[in-house]
Amino acid sequence: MTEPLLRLSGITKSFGKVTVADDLSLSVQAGEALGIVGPNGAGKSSLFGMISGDLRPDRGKVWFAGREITGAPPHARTRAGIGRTYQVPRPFSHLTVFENVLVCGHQGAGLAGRQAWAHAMDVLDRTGLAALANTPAGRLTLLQRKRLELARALGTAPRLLLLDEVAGGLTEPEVHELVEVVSRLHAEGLGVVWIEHVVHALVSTVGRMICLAGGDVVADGEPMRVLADPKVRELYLGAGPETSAAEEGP
Ligand SMILES: Nc1ncnc2c1ncn2[C@@H]1O[C@H](COP(=O)(O)OP(=O)(O)OP(=O)(O)O)[C@@H](O)[C@H]1O
Repeated sequence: MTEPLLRLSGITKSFGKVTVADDLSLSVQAGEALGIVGPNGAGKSSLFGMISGDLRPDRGKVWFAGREITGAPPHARTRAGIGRTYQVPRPFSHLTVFENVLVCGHQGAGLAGRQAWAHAMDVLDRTGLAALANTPAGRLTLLQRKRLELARALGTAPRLLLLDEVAGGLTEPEVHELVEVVSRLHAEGLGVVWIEHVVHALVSTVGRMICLAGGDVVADGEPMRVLADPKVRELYLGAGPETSAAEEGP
C-alpha cells in the first residue's frame, strides 16, 4: 500500500461539551475522490478545519504527502497542496473574478507574472468562468459564486481539493454542471474530498464515501453500500428499511 496523500490519526476535538471528533482516523490516497455525509453538526466542516489548519485538534496527528502538518499554519498547508472551499463563499467582492483567482495563485501557489496570469485563466476556463473574468465578484449569482469559490481553491494549485457543500442551494441543472466540473478535475488526477448533503451529486462523482456521526466514521466504502448501511440510514437519512438508499440527506 502506498503512503496516503492525507492521513489523520486519532484526531480528537471538542468545543466545550460538544465533541466533533473522537479518536478519528482516516486516509485519502492521491487522486482519490471521497465523499463525506453525516447529520447536521456531525463535525464535517470541523474536520476540514483540522485538515486545512483553521482548527487545531486537541489530540491526534495529521500528515499530508508524507509530512506531519498537525501544527502547520493554514498558509503552509495551502502551499503544501491543500485547497479548500468554505460553505459561505467570501470572495473579495470589489475585485473581478480574474483578480480573485490571481490572488490565490500568487499567495497560495507562489506564482508570479505571466505564469500567475496563465494559471488564473486556465482555472477560469476549467470552472466555466472565463466569460465572467472581468465581472466584480460582488455581482455574481449563487452558482457563479460557488464556481468562484471552487476556482479560488483551484487557484492555489492544490493536490487535494476539499469541497464543503458546494452544491447546496443550487437548482438540479446547476448541480449537474457542478458535478461535471468536479468529475473532470478528478479525472485529471486531482484528489477530492467533498462534504455534501446533495447526496446524488456525490454518488455521481466519488468512488468512496464515509459517513461521520458522533465524532467518528460510522461507515466507509463504496457509496451505494454506505448509503444502504443500516447505521447510516438511522443516523443520517432518518429512514426506515423500506425507503430508498440513495435518498437525499437532511
Ligand atoms: N468554532 C467553534 N466554536 C464552537 N463550536 C463550534 C465551532 N465550530 C463548530 N462548532 C460546533 O461543532 C459542531 C459541529 O459543527 P460542524 O460545522 O463541524 O458540523 P457539520 O457536520 O459540518 O454540520 P453541517 O452539516 O450542518 O454543516 C456544531 O455543534 C457546531 O456548533
